[in-house]
Amino acid sequence: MSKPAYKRVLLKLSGEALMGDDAYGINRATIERMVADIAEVAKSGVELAVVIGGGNIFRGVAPGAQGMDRATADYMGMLATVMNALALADAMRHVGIVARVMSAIGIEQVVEPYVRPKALQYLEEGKVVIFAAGTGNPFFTTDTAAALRGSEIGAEIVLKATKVDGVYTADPKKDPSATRYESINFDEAIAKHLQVMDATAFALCRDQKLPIKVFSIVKPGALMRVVMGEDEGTLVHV
Ligand SMILES: Nc1ncnc2c1ncn2[C@@H]1O[C@H](COP(=O)(O)OP(=O)(O)O)[C@@H](O)[C@H]1O
Ligand SMILES: O=c1ccn([C@@H]2O[C@H](COP(=O)(O)OP(=O)(O)O)[C@@H](O)[C@H]2O)c(=O)[nH]1
Repeated sequence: MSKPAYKRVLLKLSGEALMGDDAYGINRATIERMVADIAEVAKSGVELAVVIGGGNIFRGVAPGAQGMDRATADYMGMLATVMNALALADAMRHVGIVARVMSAIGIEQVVEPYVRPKALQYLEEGKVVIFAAGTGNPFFTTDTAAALRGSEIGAEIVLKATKVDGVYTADPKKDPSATRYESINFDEAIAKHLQVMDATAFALCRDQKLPIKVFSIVKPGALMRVVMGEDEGTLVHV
């Protein structure tokens, strides 16, 4: 059997993807399917850290947050990612994966705080580390948290699992004539305002020379193909 292309990766899981076809919240079948994909990767020996989003529960820029102080709404968004992280860790436990949740904001009775050396230790022990609460700061996104934690743990690549199967010339949900890039460099992605990730996340990855692979979370087997270095999704590179 061929070997994985990476030793350590940072997987960004969209919060919204956890909804499946539901209107909000966590869809059981969806989370189980995602965890089955993750289990395959974990068993291949790749060290895996996960940043989970929160858009399925709360988004700081959502209509429900209208009129709210932005920072307050963002803290609610970060707390939503903690709920998703707990659900994800629990679903992992069911299939025999040992996972540890680490939070960027202090809520010690619920999850342990993020401490970088501890996270590195868990990864070396073969545990999956789930980073919750984004960067711990309002006005940021979990994509930026993925870029930040990916850089901190020395991941070779950020794998962004999302609703679309790559980076397109325009938002494919709005423009059906948009075409997918096989690869694109950071400067071009930023200059063209491609919204698949926010500019802060792109810029941090660019400066750290940390490539990003954007691929579909709903396509069966896509995560494993990405990890094996096969042709899948879009590579964003320096
Ligand atoms: N140029 C683009 N290429 C691909 N997707 C894009 C592009 N511009 C906007 N998008 C949209 O970005 C979305 C992914 O970003 P985001 O909503 O932050 O997802 P996530 O919940 O995975 O973090 C896609 O569902 C897609 O509709
Ligand atoms: O470092 C962070 C990460 C997240 N958030 C808040 O948490 C919400 C959920 O995160 P995100 O939208 O990135 O999740 P996803 O798109 O993956 O579902 C965001 O809208 C923000 O309100 C934040 O304030 N700081």
